[in-house]
Amino acid sequence: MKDLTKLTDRIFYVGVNDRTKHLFEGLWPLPLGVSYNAYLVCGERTALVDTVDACFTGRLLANVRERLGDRPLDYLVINHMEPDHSASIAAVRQAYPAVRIVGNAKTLQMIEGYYGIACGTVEVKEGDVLDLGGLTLAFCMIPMVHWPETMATWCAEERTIFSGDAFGTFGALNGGVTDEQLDVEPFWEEMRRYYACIVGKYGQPVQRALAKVAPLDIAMICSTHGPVWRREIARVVELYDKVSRYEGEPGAVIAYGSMYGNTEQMAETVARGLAAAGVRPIVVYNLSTADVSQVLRDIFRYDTLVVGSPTYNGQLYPPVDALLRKIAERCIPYRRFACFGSFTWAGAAVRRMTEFAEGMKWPVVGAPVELKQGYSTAVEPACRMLVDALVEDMKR
Ligand SMILES: Cc1cc2nc3c(=O)[nH]c(=O)nc-3n(C[C@H](O)[C@H](O)[C@H](O)COP(=O)(O)O)c2cc1C
Repeated sequence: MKDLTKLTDRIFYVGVNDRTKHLFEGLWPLPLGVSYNAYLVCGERTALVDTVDACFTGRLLANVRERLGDRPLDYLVINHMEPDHSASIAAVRQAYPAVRIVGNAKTLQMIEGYYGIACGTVEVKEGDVLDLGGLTLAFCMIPMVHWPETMATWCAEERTIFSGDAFGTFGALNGGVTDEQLDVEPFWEEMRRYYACIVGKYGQPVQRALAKVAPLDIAMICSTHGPVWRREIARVVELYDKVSRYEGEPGAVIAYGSMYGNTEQMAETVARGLAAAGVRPIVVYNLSTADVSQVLRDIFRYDTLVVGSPTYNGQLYPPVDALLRKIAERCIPYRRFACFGSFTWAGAAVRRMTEFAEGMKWPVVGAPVELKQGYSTAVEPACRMLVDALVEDMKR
C-alpha cells in the first residue's frame, strides 16, 4: 500500500483527524471535522514540528513511534502555542525525555506558563537555523498569525514551510493528506470560514507574513490544519492574500433578526429589489437560525452588507448585536453598508446600526428604513429607495 503520510523521503505526516468535536474554540461548528497536523522531519537528527489537541495525544505518540522506531526524537519545534497544537508537549517530553523543545522567547515563556516546562529548551530568533544533519530548519517570526509567539519554520532542502495556523482550514483529512490525494473542493469554503472566524482580526500581520514568505520557492505548505498543499499552493496563497486584504468581491449579504416577521419581510423586500436590479450573488441570513461562522465567512467574501434589526429593550435585537460585535472585532476596513430596522414605541435599532457604521468608519449608503409596528406596502417605497441607493453605489 502506498504510504500517504510519507510526504517526502524526509518529512512525514503524524497528525490526527477530529470528527468528534462539535465546536472549534467552543464557538465555531465543525460539520466536516478538523485535523491537527504535526510533522516529523528526519535528517541525521529528528524533529517533530508541533503537536496535537489533548484528546489525541496517544494517537500522535503512536504515529511518531511508528515512524521513528528506535530512533530518538531530538527536537520538538513549537510554531504556535494554541492548545490544539501545544497540548501534547508534556506527553512528548515524557515519551522522549531527552527531546529539546525549540521555540522563540515568547513561546518558551508560554510553555512554562501552560505546561510547567522550563528546561531542555532551545530559544531561537528570527533567521536562526537548526541543523538536523543533511536538513536544516530556519525560523521566521510571524507574530499575531494569530498569537504573538507564532512562527513559521522553513526547511530549505525540501522547500517546505511549516506555517502554523497560516494557510489553515477546517475540514478533516478524508483518507489522503496532501491536496493531490484529496478532493479539495470542500476546503475552499472551509478555508474562508476558518480565516474569517479564527484569523480574521489579523489581516495586517497575515499580510506581513505573506510578504516574508513570498521570496521562498515553496514546494510544500504544511499548515497545522487541513491538507498539505502542493498542487494548489498558488490558489491557497491567493485566497489568504485576498481575505487578509479584506477585499470583498461583488455580492451582497443581508443579515437580519426578526421575532414576528416584520423585519424579515423588509429583508425579503430588499433582497427582491437587489435581485431585480441584477445583483448577484445575494445571501440572506436570519441571524436567529444562521450559523454565524457562515455569515462572517460571507461578510469577508462579499463587498456589500445590509443589516436589519428590531428594537429590543431599547437596543439592537441580541443576535444582530452579537454579529455587529464580531464584525467590529475583526476590524474590517470597508463594506458597502445599509440598514433597516423596526420598533413599536421608541425605535433604537436603526440608530444603533448607524452608530456601528460610524464606529467602523463605513459610510451608510441610502437612508436607513425604519418601520413602526406592522409591515405594510407603505414601507416599500423606502425599501426601494434603499435598494436604488445601493445599486447606484455599486455602479461607482
Ligand atoms: C422583549 C421585547 C422588547 C422590545 N423592546 C422594544 C423597545 O425597546 N422599543 C420598541 O419600540 N419596541 C420594542 N419591542 C417591539 C419590537 O421592536 C417589535 O415587536 C419588532 O420591531 C417587530 O419586528 P419583528 O416582527 O421583525 O420581530 C420589543 C419587543 C419585545 C418582544
